[in-house]
Amino acid sequence: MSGGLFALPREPVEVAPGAVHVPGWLTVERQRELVVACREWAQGPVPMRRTALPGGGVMSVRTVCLGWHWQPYRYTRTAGDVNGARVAPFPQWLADLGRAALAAAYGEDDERAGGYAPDAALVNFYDGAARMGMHQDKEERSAAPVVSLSIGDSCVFRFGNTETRNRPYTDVELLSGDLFVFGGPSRFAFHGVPKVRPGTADPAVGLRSGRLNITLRETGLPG
Ligand SMILES: O=C(O)CCC(=O)C(=O)O
Ligand SMILES: [Fe+2]
Repeated sequence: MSGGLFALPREPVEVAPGAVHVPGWLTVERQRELVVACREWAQGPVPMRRTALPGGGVMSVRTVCLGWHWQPYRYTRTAGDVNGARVAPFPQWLADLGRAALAAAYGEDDERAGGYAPDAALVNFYDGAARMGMHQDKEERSAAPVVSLSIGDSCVFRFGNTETRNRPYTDVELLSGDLFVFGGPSRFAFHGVPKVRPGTADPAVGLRSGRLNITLRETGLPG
């Protein structure tokens, strides 16, 4: 990301207790690799699609899952709401990346990093019009942190509180390569993506348009 001569420094910021934004954590090379991996995951065995909501609507974001399939509002091994196939396995290298992410956000010696064993990933693709309403990630039975990686177009990420989907919240600009971790007292905070900024991505990461977000979670579910 070229910020220009007068770009503000983008240092790690603790947005709320246990919620840390680490700007520019992924190298451009790492982002390119993740884009390639996401393209493959989007093909199947369960294809990337807009999740159908119980009320009859569909999400504007397109999603594919690894390890466990998320649908409103539970995790299953097979995607009964898509094509019935079993989701792709959660790769070991992605769990390693998750542990490195926690070490970057919380510090190398933090006990949360070493024992982190994410077993589910949601890979979300946002076109310029997509957004995600305020919600909690609460289908997991583990209180381990959520690791969020952003690639492509920038967005406004709204990080709120655990009580309501409304204020107080903090709007954070997530750029390509940014890491955001939420754990501890912030693990079950409401959050959402009210806006994507089309055309802001660095073409070097290999996404022509849109935004990719990968969240890693520990489901706490058996086997
Ligand atoms: O796209 C993002 O930054 C957040 C995604 C998210 O909250 C989710 O997948 O549950
Ligand atoms: Fe979420």
